[in-house]
Amino acid sequence: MISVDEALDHIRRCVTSLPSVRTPLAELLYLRLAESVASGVDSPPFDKSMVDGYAIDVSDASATLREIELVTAGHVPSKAVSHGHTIRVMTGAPVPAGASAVVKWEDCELTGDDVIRNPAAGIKPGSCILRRGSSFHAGQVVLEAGKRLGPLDIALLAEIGQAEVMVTPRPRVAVLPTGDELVAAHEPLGPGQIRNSNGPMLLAAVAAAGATAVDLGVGCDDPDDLRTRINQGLASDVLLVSGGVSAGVKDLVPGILAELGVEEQFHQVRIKPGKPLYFGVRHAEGRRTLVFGLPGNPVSTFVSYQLFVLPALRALAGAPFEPAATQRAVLAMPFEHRGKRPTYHPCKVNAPTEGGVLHLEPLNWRGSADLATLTRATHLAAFPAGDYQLVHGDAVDAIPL
Ligand SMILES: Nc1nc2c(c(=O)[nH]1)N[C@H]1C(S)=C(S)[C@@H](COP(=O)(O)OP(=O)(O)OC[C@H]3O[C@@H](n4cnc5c(N)ncnc54)[C@H](O)[C@@H]3O)O[C@H]1N2
Ligand code: MOO
Repeated sequence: MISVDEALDHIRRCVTSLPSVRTPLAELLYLRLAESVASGVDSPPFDKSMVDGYAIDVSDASATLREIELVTAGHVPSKAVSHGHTIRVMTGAPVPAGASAVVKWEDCELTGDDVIRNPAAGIKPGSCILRRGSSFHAGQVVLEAGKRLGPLDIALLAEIGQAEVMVTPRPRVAVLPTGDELVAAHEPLGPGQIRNSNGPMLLAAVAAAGATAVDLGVGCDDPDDLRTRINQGLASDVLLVSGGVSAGVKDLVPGILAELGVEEQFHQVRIKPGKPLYFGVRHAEGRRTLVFGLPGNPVSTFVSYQLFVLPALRALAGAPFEPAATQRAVLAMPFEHRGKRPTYHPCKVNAPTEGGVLHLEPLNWRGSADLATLTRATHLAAFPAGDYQLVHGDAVDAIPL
């Protein structure tokens, strides 16, 4: 059985970012840029007024100034500011030629129809003018390749007129929970049946990761049904099958994956929960599909997803391959660990956090099927394998959820 690190190394070797695709602004949220983007324009593209007021020449010593034009944003001045004259401008309007400053209208005094007292005294040249190119110049790189695009980046692309950019697309991730015992949330439970929680969990987790989820329905423990659905799933970048990967007579998944050309990379990892985890790759028609067989118990499915699937989804989407981030914490109470597998144990932050140190309380977790306890957890604490007793204040690494 391989270790968690060895399993991650196998996955890392099989993942490369998806080929980049030219994508319109409206579909860019949280995708990664596959190219650096240089602006084709200066920002702002013209000298513009920062206020509603009067454009003046500060060197003009006239006692009064006559307004000769009004320019609002989106329009251009047809005249220049000349001796004894001013042009009224609204915020965002281009500054007229001949003007060296703009003065807010509330700081000016009307002395007659369209005439103001010259407000130039004490006004510095350039006052209230946002100069062309003061943010950046044409030709300057404004967004670097690899950046994950948030709302502000999308705004910047719009500002520079970049309606489409090359990005790494969202991975398509097919989700297939399997098991004869599974019924949907809205259905009554018959004897021996259990509701399908892994399906909704994985579909939501995939969406939360910014990938596109493909719902393959629920597979029965029947070779023909599984073959059909798995085949469908192999058209995606990633196929997540839950259940049917351990040692039972109905654990048919690894055999069917092999039949369909999926090459097993590993099966079983030294970890609790999630030991029967399967990982394989299929290459066909120039496409590579990563296949994860997630152990059916809901907590095992979730922990395997967090530790092994998420880093792969991020790397497919253009990020560097990185294991789940951990935080250093201390135990808020004693904890006894037993067993030959490292355990990822649900814990919660025990407030208050003292001096920046995270205090974690291991929850009374009842094992791989105990989803309810996991919903109360803020972290998974990683306890190394072995039989030992930890005391209050002992250090532990934990993955935030
Ligand atoms: N002889 C052995 N038996 C088992 C081993 C082993 O090494 N040798 N490993 C155990 C471990 S650890 C786990 S975890 C489970 C995983 O088994 P499978 O991946 O084959 O999953 P199933 O047997 O199909 O289901 C396990 C459990 O989870 C429930 N389940 C399945 N799918 C869902 C779902 N979509 N939503 C909610 N619950 C689900 C299922 O009803 C079972 O109770 O194997 C151990 N056995
Ligand atoms: O590893 Mo299983 O996932 O213990 O329940």
